[in-house]
Amino acid sequence: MSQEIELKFLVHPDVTDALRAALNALPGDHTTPRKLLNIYYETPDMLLRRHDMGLRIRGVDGCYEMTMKTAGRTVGGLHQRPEYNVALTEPRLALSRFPQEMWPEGLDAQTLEPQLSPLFHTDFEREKWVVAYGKSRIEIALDMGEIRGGESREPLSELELELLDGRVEDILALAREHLLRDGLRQGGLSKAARGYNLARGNAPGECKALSVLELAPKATLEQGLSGALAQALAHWQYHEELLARGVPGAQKQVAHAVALARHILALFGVVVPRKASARLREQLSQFSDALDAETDTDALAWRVVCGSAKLTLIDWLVTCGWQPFLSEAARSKMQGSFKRFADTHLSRVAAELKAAFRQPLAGRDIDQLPRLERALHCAYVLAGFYPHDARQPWIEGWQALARAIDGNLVYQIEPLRKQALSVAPFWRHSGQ
Ligand SMILES: O=P(O)(O)OP(=O)(O)OP(=O)(O)O
Repeated sequence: MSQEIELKFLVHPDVTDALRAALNALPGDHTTPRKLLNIYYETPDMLLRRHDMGLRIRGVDGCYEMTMKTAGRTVGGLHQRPEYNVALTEPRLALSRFPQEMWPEGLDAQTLEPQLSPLFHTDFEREKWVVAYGKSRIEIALDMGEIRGGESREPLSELELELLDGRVEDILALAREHLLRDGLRQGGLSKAARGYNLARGNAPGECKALSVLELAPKATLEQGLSGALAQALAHWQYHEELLARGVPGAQKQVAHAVALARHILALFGVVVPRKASARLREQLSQFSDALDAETDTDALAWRVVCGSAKLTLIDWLVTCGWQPFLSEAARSKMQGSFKRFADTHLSRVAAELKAAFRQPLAGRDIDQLPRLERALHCAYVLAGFYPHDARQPWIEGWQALARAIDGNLVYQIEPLRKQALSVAPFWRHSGQ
């Protein structure tokens, strides 16, 4: 078993040549393009997909390899997955050759193999560079070709940076310093995931609302910070794919994700010094301004201002960029209970809301929206320790008011304001 750590970008056709020139300028070994033919297999009831596994046979220059990628983790466009590779003499499945430990409960080679048939193909030319960067060796692949599933096909044009050995931060730095440009955007989906979508008819996903962060009861403050930022990033990445496909409402959700990330940094600012996140906050705010100003929103996902802010956030998250800035006292707070922090801060959020919405809103209701959205974002991060039914009336009350203000539903604002204020706190607080 090996662990694949890979950063993926989608490449706009307009920038392929410039990108290739940038890659050729890096010191390292270059391999001319080779044709890779890949067949992905699945059962009629999508058993592998349901286990978050992907099975393929790859043919290159008359040699064959069978690969299973198993469930992993994706942070933004950074994928980390265990994978199992077996060399084959012919393009025929031989699942029994995978190690026994690979199979999750309920799946085994003997019963699975007869149920499998090809579902989609990825055929592409791969041009490769291997570079030494920082303390790492990184393989960069430029893949140009297509994905075919059923009657459908779509072009494939990707840049992948894979860590051969070394540190994740070197991949991120290499991408940021030498490759990132207008026309590259991070890819949140593996080729297999795109193939499955294509085989299912390729309808774009639907926009989703931000949800409450759920963490283990014993989570530390640091786990709270990481979990919250990972959630913001996942929301951003998911809706960026939709934005690039022109799905209405996606831009608003990307804006929510970026605002959430900024609000998380402010919320944890009582422990993490501001200078630790100065660069990240600056980039998030530049992207947020670009989101507000841009009319061609589909193109925005391809702009460097987007990629750069997201890469900085991924970097900060995966390298725990706050740690070098923590005092001893802050370090020990970070290992303290997130639940206690959540209770204290829910009380603060509620007090702010009470102060801001104590009086009927006169005229410029919209001015209160950013404050209300910030409070809601904090509640999404902090409320997950309480059962859904306990927290929802409070959250939904303020959500309804936010919607009314946003939609300028003037006759609904006053009753909703009163309603939101009237809901009792659901968290443990000093007044209870
Ligand atoms: O060559 P790999 O293993 O990186 O696989 P791929 O065909 O590029 O697909 P993925 O999107 O899973 O990296």
